[in-house]
Parts: sequence; structure tokens; C-alpha cells
Amino acid sequence: MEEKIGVLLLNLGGPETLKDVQPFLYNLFADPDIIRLPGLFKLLQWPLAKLTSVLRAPKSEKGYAAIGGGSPLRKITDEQANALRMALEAKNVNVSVYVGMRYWYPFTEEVIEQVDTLLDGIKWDDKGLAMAIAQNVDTGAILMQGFVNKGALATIITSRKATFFSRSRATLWTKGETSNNFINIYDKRRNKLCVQFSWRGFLLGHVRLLLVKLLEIQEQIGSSNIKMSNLVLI
Ligand SMILES: C=CC1=C(C)c2cc3[nH]c(cc4nc(cc5[nH]c(cc1n2)c(C)c5CCC(=O)O)C(CCC(=O)O)=C4C)c(C)c3C=C
Ligand SMILES: [Fe+2]
Repeated sequence: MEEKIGVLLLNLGGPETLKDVQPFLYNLFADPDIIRLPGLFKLLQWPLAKLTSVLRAPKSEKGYAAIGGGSPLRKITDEQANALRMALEAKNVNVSVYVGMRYWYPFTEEVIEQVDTLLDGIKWDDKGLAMAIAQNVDTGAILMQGFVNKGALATIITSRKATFFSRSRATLWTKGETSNNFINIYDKRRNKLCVQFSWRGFLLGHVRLLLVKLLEIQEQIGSSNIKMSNLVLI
């Protein structure tokens, strides 16, 4: 059996939007490795983390607003992961590279869980690719059709943005990286947008499966929660 190597790049994470700043600071201050209180004062760790994060958030938000509205840490770390993945693939190393963060998304624990299950369940073609179609959950309209490799899929999981593998340029590209018109992927934990993955090689064999998937999604999150902007990546 071919050896498979997984590389997990660990970083701390940073708030991606201004709304993330206070909960991010809470995660940071609640960690005794960052702020350690002696003896019984330990019991105050969480209330103090809450208080200081709320007090500090407005000033930090101003700082983040000045640099584009969020931390660049995740983008930089994702880019490092992609560069590493491509460099190892160029050396014919069968590798999957992931990013996990300690204080913000993608949280390390989640990444480990999701990535394993998903990547192993996909039938990759002989070039390591699978067809991916982004579809509006509500209207059924196909928005985007492309190919993904393991790297693109890992990026989708960690960045929550539809990312494809460009066969002509042999690189990953995230839809919207120049236009800012991203296809966002649902994250149950934040209850934001809707996503379901299912991967098959052929578009035609897909339609029925897709309908089944849609029904499943509606059952899972309740049709009232599905907005026009909700997308499904199949
Ligand atoms: C009491 C204040 C703070 C301590 C102590 C502190 C220690 C500490 N922080 C990191 C890593 C990060 N901190 C980040 C942002 C950040 N940290 C604080 C405060 C303390 N950090 C604030 C208020 C903020 C928000 C930004 C700001 O307002 O200045 C980040 C995120 C960086 C990003 O890209 O957004 C990281 C990462 C460590 C490792 C550490 C002690 C070892
Ligand atoms: Fe800090």
C-alpha cells in the first residue's frame, strides 16, 4: 500500500471579521498558557477572560478595521499550506497538508476529525481529481463547476470558501479571490451558510443524489433556516 503522509500546520489564529474579535480574545485570555492565575484565582479565569475581552474588543476592532477588517493570519497560513503541498507533490510525495488553529477557526480538533473522514470517502480519479459542483440550495441552479484535488478540498474545509484546482495552471484557486465574490460554505457551529459535500465523478449521475442531499439538509437544519445565499457544494 502506498504510504500516505499528513502534515498539520499549527498556528494560533486571529479574528477574521470584526464580529470575531471579542470571542477570539475570550478564547485567548481563557487559556492558562497565555494568562496564568495563581492558586484559587484560577477560578476567575473565565469571568476575567469574558470581562477583559469585552473591555478590550473595541480598541482591537479599530486596529483590525485599519488592516482590512480582520487578521491576515489564516490567509497567510493557508498560503503556506498550499505552497508546502505543491512543493511536496512536485517531489512526488503523497501528502495532505492541513491547517489547525488554537484560538480561532479552523480549530485543530475539528480539522483532524473532518479531514480524515472526508478525504478517505472520496473516489479520486487517476490524476487525484474529483469533479465539484457548487449549487444554490434553494434554486438548484448550478453556479460553478470545477475540479478539486485533496489540497483544494482541505482548503475548502479550513477556509470555508469554495476552492478549485485549476488544471490549466496546476494551482489551487479560490472563487472570489480577486472579485471578493466568494462561495461560502456552511459552518454548523456558526450557523451561517449552508454546505453539504458529496463528491461523484459524473454530473448526470448527480441530480438525483443532489435532491436526496437537499432533503437531508432541509431536515437537518430546518427549511426556514435556508436562505437564498445558501449554497451546496456537491
Ligand atoms: C493581556 C494581554 C495579552 C497577552 C498577555 C497576550 C499574550 C499572547 N498573545 C499571543 C498571540 C496572539 N495574540 C493576538 C492578538 C491579541 N492579543 C492581545 C492581548 C494579549 N496577548 C490582544 C488585545 C490582541 C488583539 C489584537 C490587538 O488588539 O492588539 C493574536 C492574533 C494576531 C492576529 O493575527 O490577529 C495572536 C496570535 C500569544 C502567543 C501570547 C503569549 C504567549
Ligand atoms: Fe496576544
